[in-house]
Amino acid sequence: MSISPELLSSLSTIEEPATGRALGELGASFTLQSGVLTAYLGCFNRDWQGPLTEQIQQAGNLLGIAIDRVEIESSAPKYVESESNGLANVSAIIAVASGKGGVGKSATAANLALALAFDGARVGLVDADIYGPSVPIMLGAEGKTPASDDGKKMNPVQAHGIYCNSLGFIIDSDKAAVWRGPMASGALQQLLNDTIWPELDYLVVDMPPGTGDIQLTLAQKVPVSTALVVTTPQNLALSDARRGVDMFNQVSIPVCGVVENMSYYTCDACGHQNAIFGESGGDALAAETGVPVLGRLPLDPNIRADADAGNPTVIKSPDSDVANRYIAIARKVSAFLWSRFQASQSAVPIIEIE
Ligand SMILES: Nc1ncnc2c1ncn2[C@@H]1O[C@H](COP(=O)(O)OP(=O)(O)OP(=O)(O)O)[C@@H](O)[C@H]1O
Repeated sequence: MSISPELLSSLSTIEEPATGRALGELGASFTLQSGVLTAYLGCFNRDWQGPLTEQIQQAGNLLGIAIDRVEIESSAPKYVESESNGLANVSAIIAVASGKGGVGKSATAANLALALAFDGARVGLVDADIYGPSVPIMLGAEGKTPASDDGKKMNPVQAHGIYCNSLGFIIDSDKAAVWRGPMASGALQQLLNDTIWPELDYLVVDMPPGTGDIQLTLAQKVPVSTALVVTTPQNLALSDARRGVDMFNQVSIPVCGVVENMSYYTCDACGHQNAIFGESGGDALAAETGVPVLGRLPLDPNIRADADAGNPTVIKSPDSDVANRYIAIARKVSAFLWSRFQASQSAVPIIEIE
């Protein structure tokens, strides 16, 4: 049985929570067969499935249409061109960048990748931080080597349900530290293109810190779908983050948002929150650049300890406040990519030929 226009228009008005946009506007589609209504979405959000199912059932009830079961199927919109060398199986690439080193970019990239996977997405993580690859340690995969059947292409290493590759698996990181720009950029391209990626919704790329030539070249050579900039809230870091946003603007890569890391510290003894590095820095940056703050993470010794132990907080303590913050950020990135894709599709002018 095909879906009635009344039911379709009612379902199209349901709002996606992260963007507040209607499913119809976002390009969701629905089928109804033998009482099973399937909703096809372009974003992932495990917690929304229950409320969405209820809304769909209600829409059916109001119209007297029997819906015995609701199924929700999500897949990321296909941003990466299928002819992209080595990346044909990847739908969207998310670059995690920072204006300067040590702000928590890698910890954010790893937890973001795991949060996307927690919601049901198929995820890969590439460690492009060639000067200090930390993904192998953070995923508890140190000492593993990507297997190769033909001596040319590598199978990614699997950890915590995601696929990853890092120069840290392949070379001595002390050697990488003295590479010149073109070598570093060549190495990343090889890492991306010579890995046999399975079908992935998202490939998260942990970029090298900074906004110099290397980063610019990488941003241009990799078909990045969106970038996320990680910063700490103090002024100096923020001005670097601003340069990060500018860099992506220069190469026309949309920045989905800023993550303010080490935003505050909660005192163990009294629970008081102290904004050690200053307050509202991310908001000021957002106001200036038009790029929203997607979330704030506390300075929390567990984030470091979990990452060092190879069990990032999203895995180690999935119910914690910190894990929920990463998951909320992941949902915003996922919804951004869906919404942006739909906008870019509708922006294509329709040319009528007489
Ligand atoms: N919010 C946080 N609270 C406590 N520790 C954190 C937090 N975020 C990151 N860390 C820790 O701080 C250290 C630096 O973080 P990370 O390696 O993610 O930074 P980075 O920006 O990727 O650094 P680099 O540019 O050197 O690669 C790590 O030990 C990490 O576990």
